[in-house]
Amino acid sequence: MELPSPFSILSSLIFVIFFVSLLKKSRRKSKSNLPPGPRKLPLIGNMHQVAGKIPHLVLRELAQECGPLMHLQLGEISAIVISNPRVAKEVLKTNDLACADRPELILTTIILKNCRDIVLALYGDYWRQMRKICTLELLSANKVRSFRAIRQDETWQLHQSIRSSIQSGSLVNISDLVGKLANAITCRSTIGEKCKYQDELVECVEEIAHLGSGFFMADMFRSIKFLPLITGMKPALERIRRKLDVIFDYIIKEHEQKLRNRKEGSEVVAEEEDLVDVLLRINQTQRLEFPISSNDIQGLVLDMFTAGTDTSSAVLEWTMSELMKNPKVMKKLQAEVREVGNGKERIDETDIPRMSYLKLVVKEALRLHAPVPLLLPRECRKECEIDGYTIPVGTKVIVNAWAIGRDPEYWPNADSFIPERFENSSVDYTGANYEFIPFGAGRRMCAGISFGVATVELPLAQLVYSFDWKLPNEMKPEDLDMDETNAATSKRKNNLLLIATDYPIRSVN
Ligand code: HEM
Repeated sequence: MELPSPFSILSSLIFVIFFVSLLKKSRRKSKSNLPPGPRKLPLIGNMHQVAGKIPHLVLRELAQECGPLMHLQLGEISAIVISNPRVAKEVLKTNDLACADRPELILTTIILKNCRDIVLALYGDYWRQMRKICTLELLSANKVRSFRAIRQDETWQLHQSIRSSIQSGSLVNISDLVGKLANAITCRSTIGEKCKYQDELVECVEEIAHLGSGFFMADMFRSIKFLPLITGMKPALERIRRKLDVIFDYIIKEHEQKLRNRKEGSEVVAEEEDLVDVLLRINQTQRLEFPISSNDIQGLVLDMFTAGTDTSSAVLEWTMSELMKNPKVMKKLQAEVREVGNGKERIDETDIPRMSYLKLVVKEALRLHAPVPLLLPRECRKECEIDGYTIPVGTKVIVNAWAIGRDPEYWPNADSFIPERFENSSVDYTGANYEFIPFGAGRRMCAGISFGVATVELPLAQLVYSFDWKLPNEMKPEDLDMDETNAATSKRKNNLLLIATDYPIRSVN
């Protein structure tokens, strides 16, 4: 009798393993009770419906057909998408703990290879410790207040740039200016007054924000190990990683030197401490369960930049766009700010609490233009029941905060910019009202709300206080485009270019 060759034994074995795993998969499938979703193609699932499109827009369209809780297969990633406040509450409140992880991305594995952060960290003891440090120290109300002088100074520099545009007769590029403002405020608050690598760091952060959307092919087929290489994602991320090593080596050494130079026992002046100083001090003076290494400081600083700059500048950009489209709202806002400012040259942050309409305007802009339209993705760490469906461990959870903010069942005239809708209403963005979640909700909600809102309110007040604004080329308000970029942060596709004129500031009383 002829014995089978090793090759035929091996191929039979592979066939058996393949068959058994298919059988297992189909058994698992037949038991699964996943929500409905659009029809899936073999292998790619629903990727063709999302690829190349603006995710929050296309996901809302799909949800209109499939329902507020739908299942998508994005290559190898099984995901659920939540598109209304009722289901959002089930995820972010009832099942908050079960859905508190973040999915691992190619970006995380390369950029955060040697360090830990908060934004993308898995739920666990380290994340809990760092979140506590954020709440009590880094991003506490006191710490945010201590950066007031930085915000006022940068707002005044913004004012000066606009004045020089007026003098040279050129258009004001609002998009560009508010981007620079948010970067400068974050840079000075986080790593200090003068950092010789500021521009390089901002560049790296922009690339990271782009590659971190999670909608890249390499992230959807994690088992194909060579994909990140042939798509160019891995080399791009490794290049950024190398640049960051040089930048952070300099930043940390400079801060450690500053800490050593401080006289022992001398009191810490909050206004003089940037966030890296705070982290080094905490590490030195408190007995932390998980000491923060200088590598971890990289992760945290990157968080502040990626989470805090584009988001705040996007709110400013969209708010100014909406004000240009809604001249009556602009007039009402200017009247309020000019009354409170009452003839002085600069708006002070202490004036802001008296500007109640300004606060409504910012809220309305956040409702219509959630800067992180799909929040940050979560991942199911424990099987859970949502809206009667069983969501398995490992499922990616996407909450369409943008669609929720425009849900016509909850918001009359949902697509119109009407700040008055928030007047005498207790609805707020602090995570208790699931129809309005631009900062998310639950355990993983934004840790920098006060920082973000402070970065928006003062510059906005100064912009509408000192200047009157017009669209260029006799453009009518209704003709201003509101097209968006295809990125994790929703920004204008086209820069907002405006004509500014000096407003003759005078005392109202
Ligand atoms: C208007 C500006 C901002 C908006 C709209 C915003 C929005 C968000 C959103 C939607 C999330 C994810 C929430 C979730 O997954 O449920 C988030 C997370 C986060 N944000 Fe913000 N953010 C802003 C400004 C900032 C600033 C200025 C900082 C810090 C300087 C910051 C720090 C963080 C951190 C650390 C997280 C991660 C929280 C965690 O995973 O535990 N954010 N932000």
